[in-house]
Amino acid sequence: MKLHTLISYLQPYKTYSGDNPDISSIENDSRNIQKGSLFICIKGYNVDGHDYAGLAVQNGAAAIIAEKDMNLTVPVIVVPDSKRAMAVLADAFLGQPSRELHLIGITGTNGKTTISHLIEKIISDSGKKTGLIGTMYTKIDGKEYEVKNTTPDSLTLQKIFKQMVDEGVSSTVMEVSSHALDEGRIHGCDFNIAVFSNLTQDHLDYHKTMEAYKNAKGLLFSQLGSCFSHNPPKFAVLNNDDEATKSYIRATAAHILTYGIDHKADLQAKNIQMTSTGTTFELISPFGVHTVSMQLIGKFSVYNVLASIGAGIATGISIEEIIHSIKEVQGVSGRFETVDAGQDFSVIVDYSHTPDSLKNALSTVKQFAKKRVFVIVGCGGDRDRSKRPLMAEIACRFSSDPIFTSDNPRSEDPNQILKDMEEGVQGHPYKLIADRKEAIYYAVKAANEGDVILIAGKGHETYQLIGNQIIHFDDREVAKEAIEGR
Ligand SMILES: CC(=O)N[C@H]1[C@@H](OP(=O)(O)OP(=O)(O)OC[C@H]2O[C@@H](n3ccc(=O)[nH]c3=O)[C@H](O)[C@@H]2O)O[C@H](CO)[C@@H](O)[C@@H]1O[C@H](C)C(=O)N[C@@H](C)C(=O)N[C@H](CCC(=O)O)C(=O)O
Ligand SMILES: Nc1ncnc2c1ncn2[C@@H]1O[C@H](COP(=O)(O)OP(=O)(O)OP(=O)(O)O)[C@@H](O)[C@H]1O
Ligand SMILES: N[C@H](CCC[C@H](N)C(=O)O)C(=O)O
Ligand SMILES: [Mg+2]
Repeated sequence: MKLHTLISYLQPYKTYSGDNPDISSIENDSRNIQKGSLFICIKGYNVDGHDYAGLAVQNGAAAIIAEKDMNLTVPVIVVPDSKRAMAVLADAFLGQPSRELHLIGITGTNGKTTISHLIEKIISDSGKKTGLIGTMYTKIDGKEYEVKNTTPDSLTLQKIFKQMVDEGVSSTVMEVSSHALDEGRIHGCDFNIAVFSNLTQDHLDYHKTMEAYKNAKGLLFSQLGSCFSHNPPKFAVLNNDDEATKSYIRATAAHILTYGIDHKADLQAKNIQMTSTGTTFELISPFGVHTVSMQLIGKFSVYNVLASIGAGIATGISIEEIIHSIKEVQGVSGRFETVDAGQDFSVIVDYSHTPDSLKNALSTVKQFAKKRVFVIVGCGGDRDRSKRPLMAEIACRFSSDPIFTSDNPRSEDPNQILKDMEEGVQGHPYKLIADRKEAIYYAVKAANEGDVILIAGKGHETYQLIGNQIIHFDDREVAKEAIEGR
C-alpha cells in the first residue's frame, strides 16, 4: 500500500505532497523493521520509541509516524496520539481483519480467561474454526503462541486477526483487559458480542479509582455499536448480580442478554447443587427450564458458565448444544487445578490474585474441607498495593493456616510486599515464608489427612519474576515434588 493511501485513513481531509513510498509492513519496534516498513514511534513506560526513529530509518524504514517532527531522510507524519494512529493504521493496512471474524470480547475483573475457554469450547463444538486471545496464549485453530499481555497492543492484535483470517478461523474469543480499553488497544476491533463478568478491586495502581476502572471496562460496551444492529445482531452479555451492569446497559446500543443467580435475569441459575467434583443447576431462560451439569465447582464457576451460555445463545447456537459442551469442560489450566500425587490431603492451584477471587476460591474450598485449610498466598510487585492488606485479611478469615509468601515481586522488595500484606491482619495467627518453594514445602509437610492446601495467585504461570530475572517456577511442579519427597 502507498504511504499516502495509508495515511488517508488517519487524516482524510489532508493531502500530502511529499514522497509516497510503498509500505511493506507496519512496525512499532525498531528491531523488527524491514525494508519499506512504516515505523510508529510509541512513548512507552520504559523508553520512548521516538528515540529509535533514526535507527529504524537505518534499518530500512520508509516512513515514520511520530508525535513530533524529526529531521530524517524519510517522510515523518506527525499525529497527536501515535498509539491511536497505530490502531487505525494497523486495521486499515491489514484489510480490517476483525470484520471477517465473529468476534467476542470478555471483560471484567475475574473470570475472563475461564469464560473465554468455555466460549471457545462451545463455538468449536458447533463446528467452527476458532481463535483465542488471552492471558495464557494466543490460540489459532488449536495451535498455541506465547504472549506478553492479556490483550496485546493494537498492532500485534491486528496481525493476530490477520493470521487467524488467513488460517480460516471464523470465530475469535478474546479477553479485553481494562488497560487495553483505556489505552485504545482495541480501537479497530469490530466486536459482535461483549461479555461482562464482574467488577471488584484490582489495578488501582493504574486506574486510581474504582469509578475510573468501571468506566474503562464500560468502553467495551459503548464501542459495541452506537446504532442498533440487527443483522448481524450485536449483543452485550451482562451480569445482573453486579452493580456495574446498570451503567453498561446505559452505555450500549447492542441487544442485551443478562445472566445471574441472585437477581432476576434472562438466564438465571436456580437450585445449585455442588459436590467436590461438580455442579448441577437449573437454568431458567426464554427457552424453558434446562438442567446444566458441569465438572467445575464454586458459585463463581456458575457465573462463568452462565456468561458463556449467554455468548453461545447470542452466537446462535442451540441451548441443547451449549449444555452438552459445558458438561464436557474439565477446567482451565491453573484455575482450581488439583495436584494429585497419591496424597491423602487435597492440593489446589488457583490463579486467585485479587481480593474477590481469593475469597471465592477459599469459600469454595471451605465448603468441602473436612479439616484444616492452608492457603499459600502472596501479592504481585509493581501492581495495586492497596489489595495486599485486603488479600491477607481474607486469607486469615477464610483459612485456618494462612501462609504469606512471594508471588511475582518484580522490581519490589518481597519483604516490603509481605509487610504491606501484614497491615491487613488483626490478631489471626499466620506464617511468613518469603520463599515460595519453602512455603509450599512447609504446608505439604504440615498437612494431614483430609486437609486442603490452596496455592493461590500464580495458576498456570511457569515462572517467577524476581527483579529483572525470570525464574522457572510452577506451583504444580513444586507441590508434586514436595508431596513425593514427604
Ligand atoms: C506497563 C505496560 O503496559 N507496558 C506495555 C508497553 O511496554 P512499554 O511501555 O514498557 O514499552 P517500552 O519498552 O517502553 O517501549 C516503547 C516503544 O519503544 C519501542 N522500542 C523499544 C526498544 C527498542 O530497541 N526499539 C523500539 O522501537 C517499543 O517497541 C515500543 O513501541 O507496551 C508493550 C508492548 O505493547 C506491552 O507488552 C507492555 O505490557 C507489559 C508487559 C505489562 O506488564 N503490562 C501490564 C500492566 C498490562 O498491560 N496488563 C494488562 C492487564 C492484565 C490482566 O489483568 O489480565 C494486559 O492486558 O496485559
Ligand atoms: N466469575 C468469577 N468471579 C470471581 N472470581 C472468579 C471468577 N472466575 C474465576 N475466578 C477466580 O479468579 C481467578 C482468575 O480467573 P481467570 O483467570 O479466569 O480470570 P481473569 O479475569 O482472566 O484474570 P486476569 O485478569 O489475571 O487475566 C480464578 O483462579 C478464580 O479463583
Ligand atoms: N494479569 C495480572 C496477573 C497477575 C498475576 C499475579 N501472579 C501477579 O503477578 O501479580 C496482572 O498482570 O496484574
Ligand atoms: Mg485472564
